[in-house]
Amino acid sequence: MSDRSQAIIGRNLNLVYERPGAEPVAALQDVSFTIEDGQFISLIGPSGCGKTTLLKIFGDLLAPTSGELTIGGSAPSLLRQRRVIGQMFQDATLLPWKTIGDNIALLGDIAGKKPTREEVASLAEMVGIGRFIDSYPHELSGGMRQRAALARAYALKPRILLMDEPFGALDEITREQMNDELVRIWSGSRLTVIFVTHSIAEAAYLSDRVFVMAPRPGRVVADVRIDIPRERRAAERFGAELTRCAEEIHHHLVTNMRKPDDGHDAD
Ligand SMILES: Nc1ncnc2c1ncn2[C@@H]1O[C@H](COP(=O)(O)OP(=O)(O)OP(=O)(O)O)[C@@H](O)[C@H]1O
Repeated sequence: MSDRSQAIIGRNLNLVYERPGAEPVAALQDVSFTIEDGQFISLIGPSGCGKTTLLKIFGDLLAPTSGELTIGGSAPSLLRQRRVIGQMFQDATLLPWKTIGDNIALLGDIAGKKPTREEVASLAEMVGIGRFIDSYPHELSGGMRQRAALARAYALKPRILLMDEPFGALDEITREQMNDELVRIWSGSRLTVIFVTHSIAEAAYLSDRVFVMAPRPGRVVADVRIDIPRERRAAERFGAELTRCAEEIHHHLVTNMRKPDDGHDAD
């Protein structure tokens, strides 16, 4: 398998959660896609539509009940062993007793890709927190902690980055700044990114493609292509083209929100 070719193919992915004494939950039903190497994909949809479940399948934290996911022709478990999948969550989950520099180095250390002091410094610079390398997490704002989490994920030198609402807890302006930072950093590396968000504007601004998902059963109802040149500037966020894409995403979300006879209560 070439390290350069990491197309992700999902074929008829189904995932059913079984719980004793409870109705099985069809968290994902017949989800199929091909994601080209280096694409930025967002998953958007209402609560309970299976976004996190799908992300966990990408990260080999869950196996589908049926169907198959391959990354560059291999099962995700192999990729996980090779440590080419990085992850970032809504909470930065930094270790409070370690400095920012040591936190950035942490996963690389564990994965046997121990970054040098210079590499850590350069990662911290890359995400704009070079001055805080010897600070502790409590000394940083939420946005800066997420920058450290991004640097920590990059220290693994991943080919695929899984991001579960990484900026969901930030205020709107900080979130926009983080979006711009992510675009800048991602443009220099072109990893494949799978990004879960509840924000239509964020999904449109960041992505090559937006998978719109709907619940009960969880499924992908639209694959919206954002065919706008990658050199997107912050000022274009509210421009006509991105607004049109946002409207298309919104349309798919609203029309697939709920079927009248779905027989389930809201979450
Ligand atoms: N461990 C579990 N056991 C049983 N049901 C689960 C489990 N995890 C998730 N579910 C159910 O599966 C469905 C999909 O959940 P999932 O967390 O993937 O959705 P989501 O789109 O990420 O939601 P949110 O936006 O709220 O995070 C939901 O109905 C949820 O209640």
